[in-house]
Formats: sequence, C-alpha cells, structure tokens
Amino acid sequence: MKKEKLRIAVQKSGRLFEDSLKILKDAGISIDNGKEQLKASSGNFPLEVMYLRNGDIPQYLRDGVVDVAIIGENILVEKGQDIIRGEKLGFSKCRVSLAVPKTFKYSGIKDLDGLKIATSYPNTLNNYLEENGISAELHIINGSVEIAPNIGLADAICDIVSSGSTLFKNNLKEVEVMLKSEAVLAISPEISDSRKEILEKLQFRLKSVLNARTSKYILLNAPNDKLPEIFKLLPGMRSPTVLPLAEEGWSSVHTVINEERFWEVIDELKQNGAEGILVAPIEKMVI
Ligand SMILES: Nc1ncnc2c1ncn2[C@@H]1O[C@H](COP(=O)(O)OP(=O)(O)OP(=O)(O)O)[C@@H](O)[C@H]1O
Ligand SMILES: O=P(O)(O)OC[C@H]1O[C@H](OP(=O)(O)OP(=O)(O)O)[C@H](O)[C@@H]1O
Ligand SMILES: [Mg+2]
Repeated sequence: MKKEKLRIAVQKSGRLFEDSLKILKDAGISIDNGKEQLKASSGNFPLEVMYLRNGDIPQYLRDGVVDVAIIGENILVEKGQDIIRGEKLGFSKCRVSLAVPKTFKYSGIKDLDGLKIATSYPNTLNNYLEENGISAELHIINGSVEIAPNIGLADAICDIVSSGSTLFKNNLKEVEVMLKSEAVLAISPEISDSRKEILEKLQFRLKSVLNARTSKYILLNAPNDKLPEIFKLLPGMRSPTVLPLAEEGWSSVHTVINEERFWEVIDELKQNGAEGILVAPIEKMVI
C-alpha cells in the first residue's frame, strides 16, 4: 500500500516563500526538489509540498485538494472564514489598514462615509465598514492599490501595511488598522483522520521550532546572597539550574527565558549583581 502523505500548500513565490521553507527545514523536514516543479516531496517526513499562489490557497483547502497550508492570516479573513486556523508562525507580520492622502483632515471613520475606497480586500473592508455603519463605494484592484488616490481613482485605500514606506512614498497616511496578520498554518475542513495524525506530528515539530525561536538560553554568574532576587527575575522552564563556581560564594545560573523578557530584566539582573551574562540561541524546545 502507498504510504499516505500530508499535502501542504506553500506560496510559490512572494513574501511567504522563503520563511515557509525555512520553518519546515528547521522542523527537520527536508524537501527534495526545487520549486520549479510545483510539487515536491520530503525524503524524511510524509509530506508533499504544492507550490501555489497565496490567494488561491483557501479554495484548495476548502476543496480538500491540499490538507494544510502556510498562508497569510489576512487571506483567511478575506476568503477563508470556513478554513481552520492553526498555529501562528511568527513571520510576514503586517496589518490591513485604511489610509488617506496626507492632506485629508481625518478625524474618524465617519469621514469615509460616501467616499470611494480602493482595495484588494473587499470582504474584509465591507465587514469593517458595516460594523462601523459606514457606506462607501469600493474599487476592487489586485495590486498597486496605494497609487489609486494619486490618479483620482479613489479617495482612500485599504491595503497591507508593514513598514509604512509604500504609504509614505505615495503621500498617504494610515488612519485605521482593520486587522493584524502574520503567517499561519491553515487546515482544510476536509482533512482525513489518517492525515490528521501526520498533521499532529508536523504541528508538534513546528511548536518546538517556534518556542525555540522566541526563547534564549542564558547563563550568568552571581553572588550566592543575591540568588533569591535573581530567581524572581528569571522564570525558567521549571526552575534555574545553579552550579557552584570555583570562587567561594559565587554561583553560575542557567535558565531559559523569553527573549523579550530578557531585555526587560537585564538592567535589574545587573543591579542584583549578575555578571558575565551569556545569551545563547536554542535550536529546538520541546515542552
Ligand atoms: N509588506 C509586507 N510585509 C510583511 N508581510 C506582508 C507584506 N505584504 C504582504 N505580506 C504578507 O505576505 C502574504 C503574501 O504576500 P505577497 O505579496 O507575496 O503575495 P500576494 O501577491 O498577496 O499573493 P499571491 O501568491 O497570490 O501572488 C500576504 O498575504 C501578507 O500576509
Ligand atoms: O508598508 P510596506 O513595508 O511598504 O509594505 C506594504 C506593501 O507591501 C505589499 O506589497 P508587495 O511589495 O508585496 O507588492 P505586491 O503588491 O506586488 O504584492 C503591500 O501590498 C503594500 O503595497
Ligand atoms: Mg504583495
């Protein structure tokens, strides 16, 4: 009998492509062929990769042609409300926002009532406008949305914003954040039970990678009488490991900490006598 494989859709080219393959690679899954082939298999995990357009992926998931996908959350909100949302994957972070020309005296969403708005996200925008009791005329375009106000096509736009530099270059300002998005694992409602088992293995691996990416292994030296204060600042996986140093009255403390938390407590650690602080990356973290 042919061994069953989980079919995963990955964006063929574009902003999600590299990070999607990287997270699979970090999860120990090697993919044999280049993307020229549109379909590739893993040699060490029961996975078949299909390279598709991001915007087409919700339909493939809905039809059960693929079991799972790595896709921008914004696309699921726009055209995949029936698709199951899995783990957030921590990359391709952006927002879907409303923007108006810099010269527009914007005081609130009511100012958009009756105006023309250009967008590639008509469903998301319509829902947002409806929730806010606004009616506007939508111009649906697939790309270069930010140019619309400058060529007289629209009064405002609704599109993806990340650094804001595209808005800036087009003399626009962001006035409302409609949703925040990042790459997510999306799961077909049609997935079979046997493929679900493979999916669970994939999710376990992805979680280990994601935990490791946001955590750091830290080592520091501290005088023994300061250890209780230092432990309070360091919520480790269970509790810190403490080893005596050759120098009497001093210990080496090892623990795992969320990177953001580390930067928050670094000054306090030093004030409490911590010295020789080392921060090391973690490759995988199973919890
Ligand atoms: N400037 C950005 N910064 C961060 N993430 C972004 C940015 N632009 C888009 N994204 C995210 O990456 C996803 C893919 O964007 P990209 O522009 O590569 O493809 P696309 O043109 O929307 O789709 P398709 O694959 O159908 O051509 C978007 O759905 C969004 O989630
Ligand atoms: O705030 P910024 O960092 O400038 O990013 C926002 C821009 O990035 C995306 O376009 P992309 O470059 O993906 O081009 P596309 O429209 O061809 O997909 C998006 O549609 C915005 O235009
Ligand atoms: Mg784009």
